[in-house]
Amino acid sequence: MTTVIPTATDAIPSATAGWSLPSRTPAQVLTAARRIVVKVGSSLVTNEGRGLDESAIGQWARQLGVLARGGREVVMVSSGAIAEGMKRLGWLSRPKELHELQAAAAVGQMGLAQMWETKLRQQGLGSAQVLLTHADLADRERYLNARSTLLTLLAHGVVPVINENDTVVTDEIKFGDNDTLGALVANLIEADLLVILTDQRGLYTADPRKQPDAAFVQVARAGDPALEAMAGGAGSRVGTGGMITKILAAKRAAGSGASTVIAWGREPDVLPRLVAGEPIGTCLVADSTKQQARKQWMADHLQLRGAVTVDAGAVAKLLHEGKSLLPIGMTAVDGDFQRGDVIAVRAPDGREIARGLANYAAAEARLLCRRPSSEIERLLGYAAEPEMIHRDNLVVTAR
Ligand SMILES: Nc1ncnc2c1ncn2[C@@H]1O[C@H](COP(=O)(O)OP(=O)(O)O)[C@@H](O)[C@H]1O
Ligand SMILES: N[C@@H](CCC(=O)OP(=O)(O)O)C(=O)O
Repeated sequence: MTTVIPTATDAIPSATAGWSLPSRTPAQVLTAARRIVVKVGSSLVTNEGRGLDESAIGQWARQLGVLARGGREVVMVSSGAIAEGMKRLGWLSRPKELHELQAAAAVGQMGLAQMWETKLRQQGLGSAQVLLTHADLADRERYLNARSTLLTLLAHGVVPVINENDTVVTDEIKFGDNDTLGALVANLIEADLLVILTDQRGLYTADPRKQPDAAFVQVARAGDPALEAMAGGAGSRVGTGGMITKILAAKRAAGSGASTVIAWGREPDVLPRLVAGEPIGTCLVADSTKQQARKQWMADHLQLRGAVTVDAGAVAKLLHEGKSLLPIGMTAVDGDFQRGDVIAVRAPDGREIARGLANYAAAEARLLCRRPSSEIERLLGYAAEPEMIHRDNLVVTAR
């Protein structure tokens, strides 16, 4: 193993270095994390391109097992398909042509998925391969479908192992790096924490490969612009994004209330120690909580595509019990919205009480008014979800 852990200067106080401290401490954020996305980079997964690092993958799988048995939901975003594919194809340098990169990814992904499956199974964990493209998350309907699938896997105790669907993406739709993909997945499933495991201890005030005396950043506010100036590009032969994509991923994850830790992937027991509250690596704390972030997101969607009116019973369930909106409580549907659009929920007197993402289009919702969820399949010919708006996708706007 050639990874060098730089002996950079110890952490320096943020006040003197120009970045601000967050309102919550890393320990508070880490111990409260229930749903966690862990991203591990190509250089670690493939031992800097030498081939899948079986023992390292085994170690992370073991740690995921500890987290899962402790009641945490875990999602793995694993890079390494292209690096492993190159190794299997005997290519010594990274090809420039997109179709060659895609071919390498197709070859490498086989081994990557197989290795994760084997190692997670040894921990008694089921696993599922999920390959995503940007288009899957940009399209509202596919976004909701991807979300439902991932949440269903988590509900069944299965660990989704995610990578970009490299073989079908084109330049325009590429996430480009799995740090961004990790953040988008954190947004998608409203994770509490994104852990980015890499070949450095975390963020330094400059790339430690170039400036060995750079200082270590222990904690900062996710999205603080001062961080972007410190972060450089990839350091290893096989990594793609470098530190800048990790900093931007933390900013993006914070958009849905998830904090981010950037840590060395070979730190012993890094994951269990983190969730026990130990401040390992760089902790980039999100300013707002998940609920605040969701509210903000809904508030930003000023253009409501429609509305449903609900009866007094449903008003009480939404306002006082934090429940989902079921079709049986709906009395009328206005507008022409699609699945995934933000719609208003109105009380019988017409007052808006909540907003949320519709699971069914307006035409379907009209058929579902006052009907029990058990009839959805008979009425529509299929059933996406039993709720019209799931409580996770709903914010109360009036009390
Ligand atoms: N400010 C910085 N602090 C730490 N690492 C940095 C910084 N700027 C650039 N880097 C580089 O980013 C690299 C990690 O990113 P990358 O090579 O893409 O890894 P991964 O495969 O884990 O995503 C480090 O090896 C380091 O050389
Ligand atoms: N989807 C690509 C990963 C690209 C990538 O972001 O790599 P890295 O910067 O090492 O996380 C692969 O599996 O090779």
